[in-house]
Amino acid sequence: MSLLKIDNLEVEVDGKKVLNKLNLEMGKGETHVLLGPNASGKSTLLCTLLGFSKYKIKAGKILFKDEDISDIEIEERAQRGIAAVYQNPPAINIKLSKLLDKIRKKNVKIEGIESLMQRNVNIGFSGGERKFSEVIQVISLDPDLIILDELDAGLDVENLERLCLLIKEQLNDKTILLITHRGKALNYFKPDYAHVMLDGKITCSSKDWEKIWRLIEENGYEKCKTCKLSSAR
Ligand SMILES: Nc1ncnc2c1ncn2[C@@H]1O[C@H](COP(=O)(O)OP(=O)(O)OP(=O)(O)O)[C@@H](O)[C@H]1O
Repeated sequence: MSLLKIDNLEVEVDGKKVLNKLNLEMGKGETHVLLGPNASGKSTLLCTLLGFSKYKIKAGKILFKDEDISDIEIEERAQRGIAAVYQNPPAINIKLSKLLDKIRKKNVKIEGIESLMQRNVNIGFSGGERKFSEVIQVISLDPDLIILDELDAGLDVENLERLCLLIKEQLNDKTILLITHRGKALNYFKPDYAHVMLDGKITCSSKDWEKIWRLIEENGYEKCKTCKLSSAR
């Protein structure tokens, strides 16, 4: 059963068409990775799924749990179970511990970040601290679909491993869309499907994420335009 189904989605941002006839289907409990060059539209897809008003759906639809959420407000989408770890999360004038008290549906404790709990969210946090703060919020929200936007950016090797293992342990049964430019996180997540996005649409999807990643590392994204690896679900 699919949790998320995106059909022929076309999205404009400030008058510019960024997503163009994009299709994506994610089954419940699956992990998918979205790969693609800079400016291909990955973050635009994330913002569209979350429901930011600037991202205007011009055609197509987004089905979540079999319901069309294309016209639903951002807060309602979060209520229905969509959450994200952002690449550049905003600073918020509230202590992390207080924020967790407000949103908590599920208890989670991460060793070694106790001092962060007493600080205002993302104010003066290091890149790594920000990621841990974001992930603890997402786990606390207990969503069904989690989008991890460049989870690995700004994390050292040990903290990337710590964070990936924490997500695997706490969000094991969830549906995860991982957006990344690096291979390291893929080894921890071992996605069920890999997708390549070029010019606002998904041009290649395969279960063989290792092969897709190897081809991208060897040839860059140019080769993806003519690659025959793609297989329909
Ligand atoms: N508000 C905006 N106005 C005009 N163009 C925009 C706007 N927001 C995004 N774009 C354009 O949409 C395209 C896709 O941007 P997006 O951030 O989604 O790419 P991305 O794949 O996430 O890139 P990266 O890997 O560099 O993070 C880019 O060309 C970007 O300049």
